[in-house]
Amino acid sequence: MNEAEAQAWLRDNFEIGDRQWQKLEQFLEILRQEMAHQNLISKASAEHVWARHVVDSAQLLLYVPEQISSGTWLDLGTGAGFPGIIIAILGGFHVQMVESRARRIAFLQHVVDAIDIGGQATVQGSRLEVMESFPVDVISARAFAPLGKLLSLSHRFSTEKTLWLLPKGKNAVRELQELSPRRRKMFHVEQSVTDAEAGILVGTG
Ligand SMILES: C[S@@+](CC[C@H](N)C(=O)[O-])C[C@H]1O[C@@H](n2cnc3c(N)ncnc32)[C@H](O)[C@@H]1O
Repeated sequence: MNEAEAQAWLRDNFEIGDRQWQKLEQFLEILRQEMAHQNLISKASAEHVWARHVVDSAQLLLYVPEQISSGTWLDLGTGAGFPGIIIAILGGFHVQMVESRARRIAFLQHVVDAIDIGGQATVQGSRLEVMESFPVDVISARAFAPLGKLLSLSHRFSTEKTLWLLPKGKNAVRELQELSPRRRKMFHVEQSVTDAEAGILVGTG
């Protein structure tokens, strides 16, 4: 998928208003500028940011059932803003973005303020381990931690209805197989639209 195809894919799959599109572009411009000061995404992927990061994040919304499409979403290790910022712009959720590194926290807060998404997104600037538990509708984590560790750290935010959306790249199936049978049966694997070899673990519980 090239950059033009990525933008076309977004327009085909979501109803994106002018204001939302503007926010996406503003966010990417702030990200590009910040890349001079901190290493937020790889230099190679920066040239394909719509395909490698925006579509890769936005596709998670395709797995959200209608009935929870305006709930609370916890994004673990949001880093450069993926998927948290994209979900906040395109989805109807309130997104809590957890990030522990000070410069990334400042970057995320600047993005939230600059593109005016404070009503849809909050930056939780701390380690996940020290956050108080609260129940959420959706948990996402992209390049955050190996699956077993990820679940151990975050299951206290889940209920039996929580939807898990975990882009796991080429390791999706292997990481799933390493889970205990009880946890394994929570998930199935969906193919990523940005990379046929990459999997997204979609689960409930
Ligand atoms: C590899 S980056 C991925 C960033 C983003 N999700 C993406 O896909 O581009 C992982 C991020 O998780 C953050 N992180 C790692 N462990 C954390 C923890 N225990 N609590 C909060 N944030 C954490 C790191 O600071 C880093 O920004």
